[in-house]
Amino acid sequence: MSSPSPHIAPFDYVVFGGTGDLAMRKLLPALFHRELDGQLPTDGRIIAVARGAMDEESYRAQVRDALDRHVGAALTDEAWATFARRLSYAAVDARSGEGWRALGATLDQHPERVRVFYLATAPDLFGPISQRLHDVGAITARSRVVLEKPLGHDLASARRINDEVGRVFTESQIFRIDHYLGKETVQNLLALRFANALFEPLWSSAWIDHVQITVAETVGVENRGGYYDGSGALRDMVQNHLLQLLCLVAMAPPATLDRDAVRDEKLKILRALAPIEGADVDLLTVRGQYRAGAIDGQPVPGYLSEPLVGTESATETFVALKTEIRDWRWAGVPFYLRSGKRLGAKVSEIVIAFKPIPHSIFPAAAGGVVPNRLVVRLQPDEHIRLHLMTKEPGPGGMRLREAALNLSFAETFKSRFPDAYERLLMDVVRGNPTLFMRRDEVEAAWSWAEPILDAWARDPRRPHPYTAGTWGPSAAIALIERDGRTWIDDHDRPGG
Ligand SMILES: NC(=O)C1=CN([C@@H]2O[C@H](COP(=O)(O)OP(=O)(O)OC[C@H]3O[C@@H](n4cnc5c(N)ncnc54)[C@H](OP(=O)(O)O)[C@@H]3O)[C@@H](O)[C@H]2O)C=CC1
Ligand SMILES: O=C1O[C@H](COP(=O)(O)O)[C@@H](O)[C@H](O)[C@H]1O
Repeated sequence: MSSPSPHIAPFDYVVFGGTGDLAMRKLLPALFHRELDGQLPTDGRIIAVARGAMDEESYRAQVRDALDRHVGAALTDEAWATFARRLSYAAVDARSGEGWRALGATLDQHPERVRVFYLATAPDLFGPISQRLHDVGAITARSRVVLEKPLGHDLASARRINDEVGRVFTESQIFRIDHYLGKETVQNLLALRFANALFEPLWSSAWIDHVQITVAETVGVENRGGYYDGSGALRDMVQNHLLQLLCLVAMAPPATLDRDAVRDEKLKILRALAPIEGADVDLLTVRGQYRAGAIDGQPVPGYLSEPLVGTESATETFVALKTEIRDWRWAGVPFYLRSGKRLGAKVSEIVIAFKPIPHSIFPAAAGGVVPNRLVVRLQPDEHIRLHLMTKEPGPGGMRLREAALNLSFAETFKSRFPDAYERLLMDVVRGNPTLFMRRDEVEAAWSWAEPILDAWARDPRRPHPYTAGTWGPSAAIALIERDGRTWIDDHDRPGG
């Protein structure tokens, strides 16, 4: 085990949906890694909650199996023995009264501890679970509740859930998670922008031509077709993760790293986003749906053949759009966003494309001067690259070539990159909501996304088809090429 990280108070972590995919794939492995790092206090229990009847030993066996798959070699018998002692299981039905008294009694054993209620269930259970927790007297001053995304399906349902949860928890107790904010490289955006003097003077329409944000996945909808088919890429990825990335790129420098200083600045950006509505939806957005194709040389089925997906479904698995921020800093700078499943590579990248030089002193024979760009690779092969023009070495005149200053995180830091959930789960115990979304942010994001969703719902045309393993429909290329620009796929370049 490595050296302990900052102190974490004794806690009871109650995971509703503790047998589900998210708990097994992400939450329990994240807690286990914190165990390995010696960060969890001896007095820390993890209480999984779901409806199924199950004894503690069977639950532990399920978790062990999940850790085998998702943690790998780090799962030693010694570490597992320590972790397993923390685990218990409670059969509770969020909708009926079943199991609540027993859960309340378990929590009453340690009223002084920080209590985290992590709601890894469908969002329509957030209100009922909160109310039941209140009714059994489980909510103490040191309690917090974590709400998984999606927070609702639209603005009205998000407001309803926020109201329901807000009836029994104060806003400072509510942690709306967006796991992208816990990614190391996303937090690094804050360091890049606000711990370096270099970029801020250039960070505006005076020097930046446009911004691209790409979050591409090779996976399909896997076993989540039931959820995804009612959701689609705009709700699943853009309304939350991509807009949060856009906010971190575009926000003004907050005065401090304080919870509200950062969130206030993000909110200003969300509220300044140019609405996309009416005829603009057709002009500024593209939705796609994958057809059968190949990923890494292996054939994969089309979206309509995925389990739990309607055979006629018009749900989009790909979105590309162009938006703008209406403020002094960004007026006239397009932000191009795209995200999709079954694309050519798993890559999340932000490209800041700078303007061309105003005047070239170099002869045509030197070769063209390509505008600079700053590429922040969020995953995989995390890095920050600043692409610059340089002189090609050697005699025989001036020949210009593009080359990159490359800050590779793996090479620079040589340490394991913790998963986003590791940081966020500990921030909840610490009571630090800076990297979580405030109610007004979530609602502002829905207000912006809703007119697009409404227009698509009214549109009888189907999403553009694209072959799995490609980069989305050709209409997405046209969207940016109409402006005389092109998607910059840094990962396609040598060393990219
Ligand atoms: N999986 C993922 O990668 C991600 C998931 N999310 C979100 O997290 C949430 C959970 O997702 P996921 O784990 O995939 O879903 P699953 O369907 O795999 O798990 C749902 C969990 O909730 C429990 N549950 C369902 N109904 C009740 C009830 N009435 N009372 C108590 N427990 C109940 C289930 O157990 P049982 O049936 O035994 O009650 C199960 O443990 C969803 O909102 C999802 O959108 C967000 C980001 C990523
Ligand atoms: O929230 C979600 O994110 C994942 C992608 O997350 P990543 O950390 O692997 O980039 C996405 O697959 C899923 O559909 C969505 O709900």
